[in-house]
Amino acid sequence: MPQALNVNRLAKNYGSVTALREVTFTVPPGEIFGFVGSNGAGKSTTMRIVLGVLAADSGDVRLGDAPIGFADRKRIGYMPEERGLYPKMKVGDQLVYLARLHGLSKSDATTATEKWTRRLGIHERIGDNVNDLSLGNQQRVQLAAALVHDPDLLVLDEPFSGLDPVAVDVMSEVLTDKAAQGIPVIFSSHQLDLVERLCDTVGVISGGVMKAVGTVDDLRARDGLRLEVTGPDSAGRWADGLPGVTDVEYHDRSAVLHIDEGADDQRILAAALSAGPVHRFATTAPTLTELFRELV
Ligand SMILES: Nc1ncnc2c1ncn2[C@@H]1O[C@H](COP(=O)(O)OP(=O)(O)OP(=O)(O)O)[C@@H](O)[C@H]1O
Repeated sequence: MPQALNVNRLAKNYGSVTALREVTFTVPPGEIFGFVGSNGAGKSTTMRIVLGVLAADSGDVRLGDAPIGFADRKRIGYMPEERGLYPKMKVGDQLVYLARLHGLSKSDATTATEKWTRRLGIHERIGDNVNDLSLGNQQRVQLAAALVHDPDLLVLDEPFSGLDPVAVDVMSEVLTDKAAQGIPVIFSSHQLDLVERLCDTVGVISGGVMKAVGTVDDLRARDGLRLEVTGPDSAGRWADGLPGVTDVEYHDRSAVLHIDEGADDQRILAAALSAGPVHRFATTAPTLTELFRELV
């Protein structure tokens, strides 16, 4: 029975390098958690600690209320960043072998291998050695390896990197289906449009510190309201100092204003009109990419 993944105050140093400082987040059953951060932010380190391939200096990982143990970890489907397949082993043999390592019988392992190679579009390559496949197809095999034992938790380190658009769709569908079956899914990615589209919750990490955790709407609410005004010449910096305007990004013939909730939009409009004709005046929602840039 899948339980929530609780990551509590994880800290980790590699010698003098601090990789994680008190990283905390929860992934409830049935939710997809997108883990985002710049290179070296601490995503892989966190995932490796969840897996148990790396020990934390302090903090802990729990499934529900109980500390995660060896038997629980066998029920995780993991896709490591440094892909871990045997290059000279046939795709099918390899998946059966990995499923058996997770405790499946030979016939269940064979059935699961059939099912996942078909679902992931690599069934016709089942008799080929892994290193004869393209990198994208090797990645599909790697995903199959994370799924063949019907895991209770999915932990995927950059599963989308290097995939073509069709493979991205297949991967997205599989993650959404697994979450719909009630398991917690966590994946890291630098493709923030995908994270925004797929994830219930997002965690933004920078320099080993969780900068924000929440739905994309929560992050937007934290960020405040924005008003996009198109038309007036920006040269005169017409929005500077207006009451309720906390920040302004000027572009050539448009400006994005960060405003307080009680800001007087009619006064802002009047100020804009005094700088030139206004063609568009609308509140906007920042994308996850914009929120990420501001957070890190
Ligand atoms: N084995 C290691 N020995 C020393 N330092 C390490 C080791 N692994 C990671 N680090 C350091 O720990 C920090 C976190 O790295 P980590 O790989 O967790 O980041 P990441 O967010 O996964 O980055 P990326 O997006 O580039 O994969 C970085 O400063 C990195 O250089």
